[in-house]
Amino acid sequence: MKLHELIGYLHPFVDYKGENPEITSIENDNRRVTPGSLFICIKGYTVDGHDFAGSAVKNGAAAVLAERELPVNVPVIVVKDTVRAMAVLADAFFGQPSHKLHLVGITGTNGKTTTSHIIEQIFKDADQKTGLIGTMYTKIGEQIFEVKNTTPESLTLQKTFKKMVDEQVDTAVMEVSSHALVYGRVHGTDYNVAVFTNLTQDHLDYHKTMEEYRKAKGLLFSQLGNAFNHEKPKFAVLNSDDPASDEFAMLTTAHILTYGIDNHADLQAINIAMTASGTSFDLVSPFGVKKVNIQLIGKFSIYNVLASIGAALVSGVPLEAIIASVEGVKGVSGRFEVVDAGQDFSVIVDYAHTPDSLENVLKTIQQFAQKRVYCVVGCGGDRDRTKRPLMAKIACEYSTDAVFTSDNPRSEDPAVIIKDMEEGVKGEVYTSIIDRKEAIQHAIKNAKSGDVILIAGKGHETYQQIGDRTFDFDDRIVAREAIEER
Ligand SMILES: CC(=O)N[C@H]1[C@@H](OP(=O)(O)OP(=O)(O)OC[C@H]2O[C@@H](n3ccc(=O)[nH]c3=O)[C@H](O)[C@@H]2O)O[C@H](CO)[C@@H](O)[C@@H]1O[C@H](C)C(=O)N[C@@H](C)C(=O)N[C@H](CCC(=O)O)C(=O)O
Ligand SMILES: Nc1ncnc2c1ncn2[C@@H]1O[C@H](COP(=O)(O)OP(=O)(O)OP(=O)(O)O)[C@@H](O)[C@H]1O
Ligand SMILES: N[C@H](CCC[C@H](N)C(=O)O)C(=O)O
Ligand SMILES: [Mg+2]
Repeated sequence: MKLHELIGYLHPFVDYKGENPEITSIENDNRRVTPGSLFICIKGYTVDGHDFAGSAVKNGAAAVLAERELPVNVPVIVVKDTVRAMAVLADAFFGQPSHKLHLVGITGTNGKTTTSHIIEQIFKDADQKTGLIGTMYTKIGEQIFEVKNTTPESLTLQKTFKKMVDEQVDTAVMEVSSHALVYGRVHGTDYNVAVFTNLTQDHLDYHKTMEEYRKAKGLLFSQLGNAFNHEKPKFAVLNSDDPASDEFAMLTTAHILTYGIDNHADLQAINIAMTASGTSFDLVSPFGVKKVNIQLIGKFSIYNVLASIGAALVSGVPLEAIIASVEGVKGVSGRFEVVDAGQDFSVIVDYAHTPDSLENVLKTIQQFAQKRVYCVVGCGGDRDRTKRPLMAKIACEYSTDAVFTSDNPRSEDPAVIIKDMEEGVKGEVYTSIIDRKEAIQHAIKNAKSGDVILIAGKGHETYQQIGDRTFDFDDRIVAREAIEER
């Protein structure tokens, strides 16, 4: 695409009439620039991309998009906000790929990864080629690509959509983090369905208040657009048991489908029966009442399944087929994953890293635990500090043996993180062991027949970040080895 055509997509007041080279790619990292690239300078949290413009030009950049004039010998187009402009250009350069996919976006504090995988399974079973973007990876069909963020920045995102279109993906499902919504990473993305899981405390280091956090999540719904697109109708799938849903309903002109357990909803689970190996419920739906037997446990799992049923239903998948698919779902890696090495006690690895998710998981365990419940848990460094005492309190309240340890301490002192946790449990009995491996070994050494050990916080993660180093660490492997050593 020629530079003039590309710039034509920007704000009409951006006045550029200079050279008109062919733009072969758009990059915001000088190290990825190749001859003919347009280099976009982004002021980041760590460094300022404007400082890399010279190097980008050396690598062959044909033009630079920046927030100020720069001393380089290729055209520099100046805009007020390069992050915003990047979303517009990425969408245009890759041919508006999100419009060519059936796209489901999921936001909420907990359950996004789980729900996205259940939805992916439903569409796969409906013989569609699927794409998935989220915390664990990006997936196109069965191909897996590593990711850094749950929701990538606009350039990577649109490039990924384009790849999905090229590979004939029918439906793509993606997690939309609150950070992404605030940073405009999904600006211009044309969703067909926006799903809300729930809103509870997390990320207050970034959003400061729950109100700001709620507003961030609401952006997914307000950005569903105001036009009634009768050929490609838009849908919001909302949790009727979460008070934030009323506000999100107001923010969108899309058709709304609600799901819930406690409050009346279009899709409501009633007569719930839970065992240690699964859950059954009656699904009240616009198409009558249907019996559903899932292999997942916990009330939170029912919410994830209901949200998934909703997203698939408004996408045109028949209800009977949807139910057959969700009944086949075995679970998602690192979410309530059982480690079974033949031991006579249960070990569960789960990604609960927020107060609400920890409480849900421990309450679920309480429903079938007959003896002691160990809870090995830590809190991530460089993240919301205010959730630390709350998570510690929940660990003590809903388990018999709380073991506080490190999660990913990142740049923080692990001992200080544990101190922050301990602030929430003054006068209670707990054990603190900084080394996560030792903490897991401690629980496993002490467990007796019939006990349950929950290892929370890192789920599918295969690493531990301490300082600026990343070590191999997988709760499931560490637990298995400790069991075998017993
Ligand atoms: C705070 C934050 O969101 N940071 C994101 C941001 O990084 P940054 O601002 O530090 O970027 P930077 O390193 O300063 O670079 C600025 C610019 O210079 C460029 N650069 C940089 C170095 C260089 O040598 N050359 C160069 O050109 C970079 O490409 C970039 O364009 O831009 C990066 C690239 O898009 C992101 O990967 C990074 O996410 C970091 C890893 C992060 O931890 N983000 C968290 C807070 C986050 O976004 N989490 C959410 C939610 C998680 C959940 O609850 O599920 C998520 O969606 O992941
Ligand atoms: N609907 C839910 N409500 C509350 N807690 C949930 C729900 N679903 C899952 N959880 C708990 O939250 C943990 C994380 O789930 P999941 O990875 O699906 O969430 P996420 O929203 O993708 O998280 P992240 O923001 O870190 O990517 C699970 O391991 C489980 O403990
Ligand atoms: N997406 C979440 C994941 C947290 C996982 C936990 N293991 C941690 O490192 O804090 C975050 O970045 O806050
Ligand atoms: Mg996730």
